[in-house]
Amino acid sequence: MYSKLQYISQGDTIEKQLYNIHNALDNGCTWVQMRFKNQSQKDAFTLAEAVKPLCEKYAANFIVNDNLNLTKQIDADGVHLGLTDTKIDEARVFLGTSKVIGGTANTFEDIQNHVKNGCDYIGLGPFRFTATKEKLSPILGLSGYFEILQKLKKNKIDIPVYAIGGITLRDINPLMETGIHGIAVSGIITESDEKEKLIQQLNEKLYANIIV
Ligand SMILES: Cc1ncc(COP(=O)(O)OP(=O)(O)O)c(N)n1
Ligand SMILES: Cc1ncsc1CCOP(=O)(O)O
Ligand SMILES: [Mg+2]
Repeated sequence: MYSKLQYISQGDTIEKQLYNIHNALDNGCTWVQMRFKNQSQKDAFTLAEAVKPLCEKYAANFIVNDNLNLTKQIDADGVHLGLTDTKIDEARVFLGTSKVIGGTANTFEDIQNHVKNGCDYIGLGPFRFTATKEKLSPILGLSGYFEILQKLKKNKIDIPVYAIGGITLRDINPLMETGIHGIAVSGIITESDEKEKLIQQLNEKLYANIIV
């Protein structure tokens, strides 16, 4: 089963991205989504080529944001696709069944479609406003998660759902109570001066009440 914490990278240069990803891994993250927006193919490739062995060293899952070709080219573990990116069913045909495909959702219907099309996990959001991403979909808030997760349960749709968008430590307990599987975060980890402590606290809350 996938880790309950996914780190989404930040940085407008290869160096900043690598610094942030290395730090997240070094402080306990086991799942990285490389999100390097508006870059040349060459730079995205250079970064991905460096991130791949780094993630291997830390035994972390490595997925690429948006870029299907790059995912295949560097043999990453998978890709995350948004509602306006390549369609999930096309991506599945292109990547095959061994790769993880995550899909963004803002509604119950988005999730239904993603499941039908062979998606492996859902990034459901935004939970609240965040400056990390432009052009946000409508904000869901806790009540939005509650309603959508209830509908999933009622319709017997079983797929790991990750909450995303402006999430902080104190949001985890109420969010987990709605039935989500985990969270995808960028800002809180990137900006933290105490990453090890923060990641430990995030994981403690995410894995509370789970008997291993
Ligand atoms: C885990 C996760 N969930 C949602 C998103 C957002 O994807 P998208 O809507 O395609 O936006 P960009 O990240 O591409 O700007 C995500 N990246 N990860
Ligand atoms: C990529 C993305 N999609 C919806 S919100 C978001 C950004 C999440 O980052 P943060 O945790 O900094 O709000
Ligand atoms: Mg996208």
